[in-house]
Amino acid sequence: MAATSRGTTPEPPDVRPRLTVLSGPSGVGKSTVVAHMRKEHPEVWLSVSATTRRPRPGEKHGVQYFFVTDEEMDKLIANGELLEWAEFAGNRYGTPRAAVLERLDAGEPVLLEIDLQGARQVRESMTDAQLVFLAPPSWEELVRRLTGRGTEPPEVIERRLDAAKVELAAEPEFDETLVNTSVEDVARELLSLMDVV
Ligand SMILES: Nc1nc2c(ncn2[C@@H]2O[C@H](COP(=O)(O)OP(=O)(O)O)[C@@H](O)[C@H]2O)c(=O)[nH]1
Ligand SMILES: Nc1ncnc2c1ncn2[C@@H]1O[C@H](COP(=O)(O)OP(=O)(O)O)[C@@H](O)[C@H]1O
Repeated sequence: MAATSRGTTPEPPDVRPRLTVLSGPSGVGKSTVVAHMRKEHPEVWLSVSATTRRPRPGEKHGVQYFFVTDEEMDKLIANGELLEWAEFAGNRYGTPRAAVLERLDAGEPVLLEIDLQGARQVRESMTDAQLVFLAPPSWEELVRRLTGRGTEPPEVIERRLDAAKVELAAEPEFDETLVNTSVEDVARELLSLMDVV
């Protein structure tokens, strides 16, 4: 059902989009899939997380992430400004709460691209959220993608592959699994799960 333009009429609850969470091991292709999806469907609102990780070449503050200091992250956490947060491979990452709630209230499809620990926290705090796991076609292909991306030194890749083993084992906790063989196919399936197409 399409939303009406009558500003004073509240939307019936069954058309309010569910929050969707996309998780999966580092290097599986989450950013690639999301970028592809949003090129054709910019109406999907992607939360921009805060992180203490350093920007990669080409990453911009406020676009891929809000790049913050340890002290700034401490404050965000202490002030309850994050919907969820986690430490991943030596850095902290968190979802600013207010923007997510605003967009959901406005009836927009909202996507979080976050790690397993964050997905578990969202499951606790927003019980109607839909949790989607992005899986690699094989372990070898995951290693190939993470190494081939060329953005991390070998010791960081090792940490991320250790985390990947834990994340792959948690796949049954998710509502849906999509295997990232084809970016186009996965992007379409994700749009369909989000009721965008
Ligand atoms: N819990 C949580 N995880 C996040 C958040 N933002 C990003 N992540 C996750 O942190 C992990 C590392 O992200 P990043 O350093 O950008 O590396 P990449 O995902 O491998 O490109 C990934 O699993 C992201 O999904 C967040 O706000 N909260
Ligand atoms: N379906 C796919 N087939 C082949 N390579 C892919 C596919 N999806 C992503 N990649 C490549 O894998 C690497 C990691 O993708 P990325 O989107 O950065 O992963 P993530 O955000 O999950 O860490 C990138 O070099 C990307 O171009």
